[in-house]
Amino acid sequence: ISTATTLAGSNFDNCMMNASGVYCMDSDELLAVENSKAATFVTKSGTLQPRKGNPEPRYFETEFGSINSMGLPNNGVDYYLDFVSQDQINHPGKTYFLSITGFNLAEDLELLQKVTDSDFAGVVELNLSCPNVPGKPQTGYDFETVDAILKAVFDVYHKPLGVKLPPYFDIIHFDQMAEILNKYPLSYVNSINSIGNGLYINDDTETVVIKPKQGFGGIGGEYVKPTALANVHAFYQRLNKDIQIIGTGGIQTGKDIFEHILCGASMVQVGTALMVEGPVIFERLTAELEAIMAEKGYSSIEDFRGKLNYL
Ligand SMILES: CC(C)(C)CCc1c(C(=O)O)[nH]c(=O)[nH]c1=O
Repeated sequence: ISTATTLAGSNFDNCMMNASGVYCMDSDELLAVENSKAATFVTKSGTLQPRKGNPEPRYFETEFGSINSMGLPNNGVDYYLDFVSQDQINHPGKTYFLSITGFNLAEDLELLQKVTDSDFAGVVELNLSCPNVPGKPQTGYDFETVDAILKAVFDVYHKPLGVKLPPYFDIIHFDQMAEILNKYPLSYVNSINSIGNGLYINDDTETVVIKPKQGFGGIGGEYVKPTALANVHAFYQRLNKDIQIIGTGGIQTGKDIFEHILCGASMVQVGTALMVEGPVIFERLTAELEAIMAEKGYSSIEDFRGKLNYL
């Protein structure tokens, strides 16, 4: 039995990794994921300059998941490029993911130029949940802007690149986004980012639990699995088959990974549960997924990937 996968032209000896933003802020965290059973890692979304992010508390775990308004704290793209370029030397042939996010198109292109000028030989993940011009929704919900960004990006960048997408909730939005995404030579789409602007309340103190944005924040964990699975499958149904899918959202067990793969995912990313359990989680997840595959008589994830049945 193998949980190996191929994504963005690279082979991975299993199909699981961290989600950007979790266990990927600095070299200690990235090395912890590197030295775990995860197949690879993705960095925290790097920006042109380092960022402190929002005031704390900015992350909170609840019974069914998490809420965060981190505000994009990160060490800057140069830090992550230096780290991964060195890591590639220590692990020749291994493929890593670098997440980036600009605050406008010019910044996205400047970030990609830095990647081009570096020794980075992995896969770029462009975070489209990034903020947009004031008065407009996040980029991932501004379809014309997504189209313009991808056109400009693929005019200048010709190495493996995927996009991290926010969740969509309307079938027409799946149709409209897929129509745009299918125009471009994307290696993959990664669905989903956190469900934006949720609110969690401490009933005893009658207070929100995070400081930024009057307590509003992105929701992750068990709360989001149905939405994550729907987004993975909706894009699997609609995208050219050469655009693969990374499934992110609500993964706590091997069963959750099995469901993401059944919906069409070629790789999965773990966020909230990784934050809770630490990188050792990848040992449990691997064992659980392999047990399910053995029980069902599958020897590889391609035996069941995308093969969700309808009634
Ligand atoms: C929400 C943004 C700050 C615009 C992007 C970074 C990000 C954050 C964050 O750094 O607050 N949290 C998430 O759950 N997803 C993200 O993509």
